[in-house]
Amino acid sequence: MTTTSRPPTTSGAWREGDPVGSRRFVGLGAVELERGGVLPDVTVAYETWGELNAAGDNAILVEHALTGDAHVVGEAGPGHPTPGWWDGLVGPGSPLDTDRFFVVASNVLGGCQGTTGPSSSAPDGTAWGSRFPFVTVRDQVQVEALLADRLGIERWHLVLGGSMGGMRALEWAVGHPDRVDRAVVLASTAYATAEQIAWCQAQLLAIRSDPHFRNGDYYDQHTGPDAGLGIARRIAHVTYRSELELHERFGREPQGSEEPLGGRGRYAVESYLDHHAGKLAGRFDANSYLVLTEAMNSHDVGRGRGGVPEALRRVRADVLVVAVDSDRLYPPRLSHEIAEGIGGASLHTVRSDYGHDGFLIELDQVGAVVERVLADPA
Ligand SMILES: CC(=O)SCCNC(=O)CCNC(=O)[C@H](O)C(C)(C)COP(=O)(O)OP(=O)(O)OC[C@H]1O[C@@H](n2cnc3c(N)ncnc32)[C@H](O)[C@@H]1OP(=O)(O)O
Ligand SMILES: N[C@@H](CCO)C(=O)O
Repeated sequence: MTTTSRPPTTSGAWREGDPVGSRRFVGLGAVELERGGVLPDVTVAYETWGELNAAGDNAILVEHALTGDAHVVGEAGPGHPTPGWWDGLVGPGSPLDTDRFFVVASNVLGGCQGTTGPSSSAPDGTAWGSRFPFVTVRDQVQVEALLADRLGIERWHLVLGGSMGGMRALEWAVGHPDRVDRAVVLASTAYATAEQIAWCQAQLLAIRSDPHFRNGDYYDQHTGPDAGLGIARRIAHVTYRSELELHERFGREPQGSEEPLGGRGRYAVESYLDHHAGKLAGRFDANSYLVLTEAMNSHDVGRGRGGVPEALRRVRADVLVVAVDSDRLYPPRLSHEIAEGIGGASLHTVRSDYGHDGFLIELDQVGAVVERVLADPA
């Protein structure tokens, strides 16, 4: 059985603005795409915390990374709250203080957690699958701008995100300079590099080579391309961590009583990657993984704008660029390039042994820089 989630994006099971769990949904109508074509009936799933003030000037947009979603923090209250991916960062008295700010997070266009993506229903009532169009980071930001319009937010007090979320935060600052007062771009880049595209190629091929992929039209099948998605996650996950962390954590240890030396058993690090592969296949749609990966590959703030330096000169927001010192996927030089290209931008380096995932793990350091940015008048 495929584990692909089928969000209620066009099923009619939701009413605009009404919460479904912690999510709300908004229908944005047809959206024209940068590379051509129109996506009819785009739905966006989002969550909010805090209240928009009367002046409408306290809104903060949190941008998730590749496999994240709108669920930035778990629900408060009794029961078994579903954890969020940046728990501790949003709430009363937290760095993104909901006593002061209206915090918004939405699932990205092409995703699989409620916003229109390849697993959503096309107008003919069947899943888009292979027919889902190519979308870019700019398309994703355009959809977020439409969401902001619908929420009555003219300008963001702050837009922040890491990795793919940092791409969108930067694209907001470049593409909508009059709508962003501050931006924090973590562990990200102004353009996808050759090496990032190269790592992504292996991941795209892993999914497309899975016999259960069926050119992307697998939703009515018993089994989806979970194996291919798992291989993609294994490749990606190694790039998200550091060599030192993997060495110190796993070394050459076998997994439990398994015998990796000729007995077909696994090393502990292999078991760890198997675990992350299975976990992602259980919560993420392979087609969304492809669409979002290709969107990340499309990322280049300079495209059609006279190049990256020219594009960065458009930014009017106060920008803090945050590098993770051990990040080998988005190495600090890429953060330096952004900071140098934006007049007056600041640069901060997070100290972490974890590599790229440091922007998700080093919450104290990330929280401190966010507090610093919010303390500064724009
Ligand atoms: C609520 C949610 O699901 S969040 C959903 C949204 N997800 C996202 O936004 C993606 C962002 N998150 C991530 O990418 C990752 O979860 C991260 C970066 C936060 C994980 O970082 P860390 O906290 O360092 O987790 P780490 O990489 O150490 O993995 C821990 C897991 O590996 C497992 N593990 C550790 N060693 C081994 C081993 N030898 N064999 C098998 N499994 C192992 C642990 O049991 C643990 O399992 P669990 O997560 O199911 O409890
Ligand atoms: N671990 C993160 C890394 C991507 O930047 C994710 O899965 O979204």
